[in-house]
Amino acid sequence: MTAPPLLRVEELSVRFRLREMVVRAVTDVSFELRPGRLLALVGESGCGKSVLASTVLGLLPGNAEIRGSVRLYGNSARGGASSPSSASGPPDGLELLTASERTLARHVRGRRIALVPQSAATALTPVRTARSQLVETLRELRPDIGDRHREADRLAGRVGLEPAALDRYPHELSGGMAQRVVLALALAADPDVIIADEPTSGLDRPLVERTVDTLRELAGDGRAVLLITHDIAAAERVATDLAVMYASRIVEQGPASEVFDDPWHPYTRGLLEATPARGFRPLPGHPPSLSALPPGCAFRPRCSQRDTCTGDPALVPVAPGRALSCARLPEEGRGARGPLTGSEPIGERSC
Ligand SMILES: Nc1ncnc2c1ncn2[C@@H]1O[C@H](COP(=O)(O)OP(=O)(O)OP(=O)(O)O)[C@@H](O)[C@H]1O
Repeated sequence: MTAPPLLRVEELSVRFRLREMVVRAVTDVSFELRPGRLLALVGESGCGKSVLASTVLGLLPGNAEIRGSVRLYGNSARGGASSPSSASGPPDGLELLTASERTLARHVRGRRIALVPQSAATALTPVRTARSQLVETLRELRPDIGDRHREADRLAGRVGLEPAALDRYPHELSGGMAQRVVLALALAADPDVIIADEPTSGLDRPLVERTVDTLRELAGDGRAVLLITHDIAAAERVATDLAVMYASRIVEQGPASEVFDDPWHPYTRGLLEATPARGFRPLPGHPPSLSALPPGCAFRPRCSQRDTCTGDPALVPVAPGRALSCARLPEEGRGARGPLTGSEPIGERSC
């Protein structure tokens, strides 16, 4: 049986109004994060992945205009003091987009939803040891804990770090160790949802794999994880679900193994073919500026099917658990499924 979602994002759009332009950073994005699952959100630089994460956490600047819904639900699978349905907390199904800053700060950020930021090195305070930062975070988020040093050691162990490493200053930590400290900080309040925004940038392959494996384990503990990454191989290694973002929209979504085995959107195919494991063929062209998005499908100028395509890019379900934003739907999507290559027949979507 599928567990109910911890986070439900519906029809989310974000734009930034600047003096001379409007940047459409996120357009009509919908997805759910469920306990035990790791959703990887992949896409080229600048497509809106980080803005999406900041929106969920209520961290956007004042010039952002937001539409849609982001709701946070309790985790009946894990229970826990930080459940939003607990007597002192906000209601189950809390709408994060309209929640007050006080509610977000007291009940959500770091407590229910933790962020693992892009750069571990800059996330840590340089003049204090990792332990002192972890103990202070525990004091703030878990005042009930008596022996914070012991809890800090436990958290270090949970993320694969020798407790002795906590006594180092950030400049004495390797990139991988710093990343682990940041993960331990994210776990301090035992959050139900973890958003990891490019947590592996700058790490070598073994450390990338260790880091994403840890995230997968954390999902396995009954949390929901959103992994934002450029690293398709890392996503393929650990994701249970995949969302592919292009020019502010999710263009393909579904169970990770299905999308990796049989990508339907021409952009997804291009992204996968650009990986070393699948031929290393770079995707031609560049994404459009989010301040000058073309009408209709933003991928069209780069798409091999552009000469025969006329459709609009709304994301629609095309098979159980799978959704696609492409007016040219693979024949396989209508019923019988099979491997798709770029040259196979495609048909107009009927919706
Ligand atoms: N405060 C802001 N004001 C105006 N535009 C912004 C603001 N923040 C982000 N943007 C724009 O929103 C778009 C999406 O940015 P975002 O950082 O989400 O991309 P990304 O997919 O996470 O890229 P990367 O993978 O390189 O981090 C970019 O065009 C960016 O310049």
